[in-house]
Amino acid sequence: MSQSGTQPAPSGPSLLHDPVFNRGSAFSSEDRARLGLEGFLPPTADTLETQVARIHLQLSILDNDLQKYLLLSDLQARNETLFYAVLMSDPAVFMPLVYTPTVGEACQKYDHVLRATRGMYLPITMKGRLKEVMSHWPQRDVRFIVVTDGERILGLGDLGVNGMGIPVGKLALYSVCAGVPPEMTLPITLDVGTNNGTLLDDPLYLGLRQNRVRGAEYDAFIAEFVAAVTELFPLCCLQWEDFANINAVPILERYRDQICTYNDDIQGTAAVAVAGIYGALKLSGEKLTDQTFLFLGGGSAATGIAELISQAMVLEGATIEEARARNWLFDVNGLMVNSRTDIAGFQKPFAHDHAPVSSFVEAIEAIRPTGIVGVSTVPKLFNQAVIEAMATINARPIIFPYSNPTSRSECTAEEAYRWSNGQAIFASGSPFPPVEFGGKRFVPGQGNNVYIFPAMGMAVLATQSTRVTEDMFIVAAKAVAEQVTPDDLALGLIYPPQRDIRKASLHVAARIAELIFDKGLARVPRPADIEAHINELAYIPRYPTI
Ligand SMILES: NC(=O)C1=CN([C@@H]2O[C@H](COP(=O)(O)OP(=O)(O)OC[C@H]3O[C@@H](n4cnc5c(N)ncnc54)[C@H](OP(=O)(O)O)[C@@H]3O)[C@@H](O)[C@H]2O)C=CC1
Ligand SMILES: CC(=O)C(=O)O
Ligand SMILES: [Mg+2]
Repeated sequence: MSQSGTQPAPSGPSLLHDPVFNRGSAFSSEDRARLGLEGFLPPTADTLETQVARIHLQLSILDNDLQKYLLLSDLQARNETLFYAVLMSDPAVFMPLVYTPTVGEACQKYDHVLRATRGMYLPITMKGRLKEVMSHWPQRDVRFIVVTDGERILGLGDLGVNGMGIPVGKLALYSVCAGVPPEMTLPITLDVGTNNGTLLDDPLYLGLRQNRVRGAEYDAFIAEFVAAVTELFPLCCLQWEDFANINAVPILERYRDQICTYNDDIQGTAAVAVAGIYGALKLSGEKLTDQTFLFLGGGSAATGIAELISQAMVLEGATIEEARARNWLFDVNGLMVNSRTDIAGFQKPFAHDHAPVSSFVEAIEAIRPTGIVGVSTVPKLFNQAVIEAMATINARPIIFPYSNPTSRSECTAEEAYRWSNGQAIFASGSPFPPVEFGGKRFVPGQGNNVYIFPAMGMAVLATQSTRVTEDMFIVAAKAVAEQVTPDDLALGLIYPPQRDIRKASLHVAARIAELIFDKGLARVPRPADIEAHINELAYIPRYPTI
């Protein structure tokens, strides 16, 4: 068990195997004498800073990112304080290792590279016993659960229980980016089987060896899980992550008005996209209500973004019908037009009257969007013809290939800048390095819900909010965008720089918290200074007193 925050600290050498209390070489000589550790450690006592420098060195001699991921994962299992100190020493360097893109490769190989386990695995074979099993978790005050059933892990598809890397990585970023105390977080994977034949045939696969359970039995399992969470952890916010849209959409609809919950792929992604659009409009000088968006993909992320853009347009004077009419979806079967018979209920608001169009470039020529958003899971579909078409129609085309990980990105930053002759306003789901083009340096932004979910978490923690509402995501989007400086914009950067993500997230958290208090959703009194209150709550990696 790797998270033991409510347990009394062990003593003697077993302390060195408790990730919460372990300080490794940083135990002072006095503490070593007091705690029965003399003789178990090399004689010189380190500082946390020296330990961080040692991990930097260890990482620098590894030549591939999966190895670095594993080193950091082992560190998290051994010494949590040092793990967070390392990640927070340079978030821009470490986020791509514990999160997208590397976490994608780690999930694909999770059963092969497994070391210490983390979080809870709840197979459907435990149906009827979920509360009892979850009550074994040692922490009583769990405030955030990120839960997946592994069916749509990034753009990599059904990875079964191997998807656990996602809840683990997202929750680490709650702490790194917005200071949510790690002991309040719990990653969970629900195992309802997998339809991934390669995994089912792999002797090393660790999940249930059966196809996915669907329908009433699945829904009952989810209902039992939600009931267990609310009974065991009454202040917990439940974040649904990387479910396939057939489950993600109805689960959110079922629970959003009942408990404190949200779906990051639908709502968090929507907020980061709207933030990016606000940033882009600062560059182009245009109005939101004059924009038209064409999405490649018509799933959870596309419909979530399209709806929040529509809500944001309504705030600027459009009717909801006018706003939705400016958001178009294009999926495997072409442009979503009303005459199609395969359109799901959640896609209907964005299916419009138009003749069928089967090529994306032709759809661009017909719709004349000001921005395209790639949430298709398919790499390279923003090809040269697509980018050139956008650059012909728009002086500053918005190009957002949002699919993760990098191997699924609809285009690279370099391609977008080159094919648009430097006109593109670009952001991608996974990070790309700066690009030199036409004598200019462009710094691509990362349009990723990591700018939203940690901040949402801190806002909920600071207020004990009863709900997560749609307007909280609009406020979050504005709070991200308002931090983009003229210097950032001059580089083409439409999100706050990642090196400053903690500062940015705490600001976003304060803005969301204000709204929570204004709307009467908080369960704690309103502090005089919300930003200061949030800063006081924010976790800082320091060795706990023993
Ligand atoms: N940047 C960020 O912060 C985030 C990025 N994402 C990324 O977005 C992607 C999609 O996620 P999500 O919406 O939840 O997944 P979904 O599975 O719900 O949606 C994918 C959509 O893409 C469509 N699609 C598949 N192949 C093609 C194709 N060749 N051409 C056009 N459309 C296609 C699918 O159609 P059909 O269903 O008919 O197959 C479906 O509508 C993932 O890669 C994910 O990593 C998601 C959340 C956050
Ligand atoms: C970022 C994210 O949530 C996804 O790609 O699914
Ligand atoms: Mg996700």
